[in-house]
Amino acid sequence: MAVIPVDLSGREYDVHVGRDLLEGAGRLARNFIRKQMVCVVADERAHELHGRRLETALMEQGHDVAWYLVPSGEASKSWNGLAQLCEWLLDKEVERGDHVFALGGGVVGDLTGFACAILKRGCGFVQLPTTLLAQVDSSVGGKTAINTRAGKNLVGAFHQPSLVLADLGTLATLPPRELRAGYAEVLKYGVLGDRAFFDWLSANGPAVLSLEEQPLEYAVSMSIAAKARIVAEDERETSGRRALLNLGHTFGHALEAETGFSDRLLHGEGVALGMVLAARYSARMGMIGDADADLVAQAVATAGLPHDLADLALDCDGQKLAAHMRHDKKMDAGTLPFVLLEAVGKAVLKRDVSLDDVAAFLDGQLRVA
Ligand SMILES: NC(=O)c1ccc[n+]([C@@H]2O[C@H](COP(=O)([O-])OP(=O)(O)OC[C@H]3O[C@@H](n4cnc5c(N)ncnc54)[C@H](O)[C@@H]3O)[C@@H](O)[C@H]2O)c1
Ligand SMILES: O=C(O)C(=O)C[C@@H](O)[C@H](O)[C@H](O)COP(=O)(O)O
Ligand SMILES: [Zn+2]
Repeated sequence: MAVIPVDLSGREYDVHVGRDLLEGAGRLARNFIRKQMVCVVADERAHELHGRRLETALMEQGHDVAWYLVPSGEASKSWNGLAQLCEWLLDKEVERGDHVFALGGGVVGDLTGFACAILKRGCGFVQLPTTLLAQVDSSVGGKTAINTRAGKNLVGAFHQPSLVLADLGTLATLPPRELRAGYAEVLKYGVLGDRAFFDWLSANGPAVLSLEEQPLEYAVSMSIAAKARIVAEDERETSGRRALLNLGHTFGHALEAETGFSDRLLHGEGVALGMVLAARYSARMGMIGDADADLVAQAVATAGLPHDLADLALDCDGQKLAAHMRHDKKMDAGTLPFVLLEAVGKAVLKRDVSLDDVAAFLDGQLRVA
């Protein structure tokens, strides 16, 4: 059991990591419940598997639960999904001082967080992440958003939760593919800023993916602590520090867009492949050697994650992927800074990258003739 503080003056909160936290939710979250009825927005599958535990815990503290179920999948992070959720929260008479609970993965967390950011110009929310990805990444740091026709997370807000309860027991029901996708974001923390953690994962990754108690808790806590540190330094991604958490995402989001935000490529899978591409592009720029890029690719491949762009068999060229990248939120006065590597364990933001060169690089990776 660990409690990791996110140290944001005026908006500080704790992230609890451990077992049976859903059973303890009524007690742990008592400061954030003011009424008899607690509104819980839940991923359909997370509700089916873990909803009863949460409901029992809240009922033990004398509360009733109003459930709002969100269909599983990235498509729920949409204008339509947002509108329906906001109307429901308004029907439930949620006030600014109330907290809405989000039970599920990053989709439900991002959607609920954004709805809470705009509902009556802002109400509170509590994150109850049930995927590895959501526990190590999306539930922490306050990025909330929906996807739009133009791309990933393009309408959203920074809105911090008041509490995060990452119950490791919920991960036992996660399909292996989703577990691996979440592991990509774990690996990201090592690649971007912590060579010792990267090396630890090289040795202990299989134990983490097998949900062995201690390695799992260590990996989740290390990831959250890394994210909490960066978020506390640069909450709104203005100094360039937080942008490092975007390692692999400029490539990854373009691939998610090109595959239609579908099951063909999960977010974590796009990040995994994106990290390999960022490493290979860093090597092309002479920032790291090919051996270091291979090391990143090998770590991704060993986890059973996609590591070769050609394997996706996309029907597009590098320019098409670069066109998706022009919607990236890091875009600054017409140029797109890229998160690249100076070493495995040291990411930097490079502002002098030519998108045409990236497109040519991607042609090579796609094996476009
Ligand atoms: N806000 C951020 O900082 C941030 C960070 C990383 C990713 N994200 C976003 O998070 C989303 C991806 O999140 P995700 O990977 O959690 O996906 P997800 O929310 O789609 O969940 C993945 C799948 O797991 C199922 N599921 C959830 N909990 C389960 C459980 N305990 N057992 C069995 N099945 C369960 C869901 O029904 C879904 O099918 C993307 O939209 C991504 O953009 C946001
Ligand atoms: O918290 C952050 O900052 C991140 O970049 C974490 C990412 O893993 C996450 O996918 C995030 O939503 C991407 O941010 P975006 O600003 O590129 O949408
Ligand atoms: Zn991500």
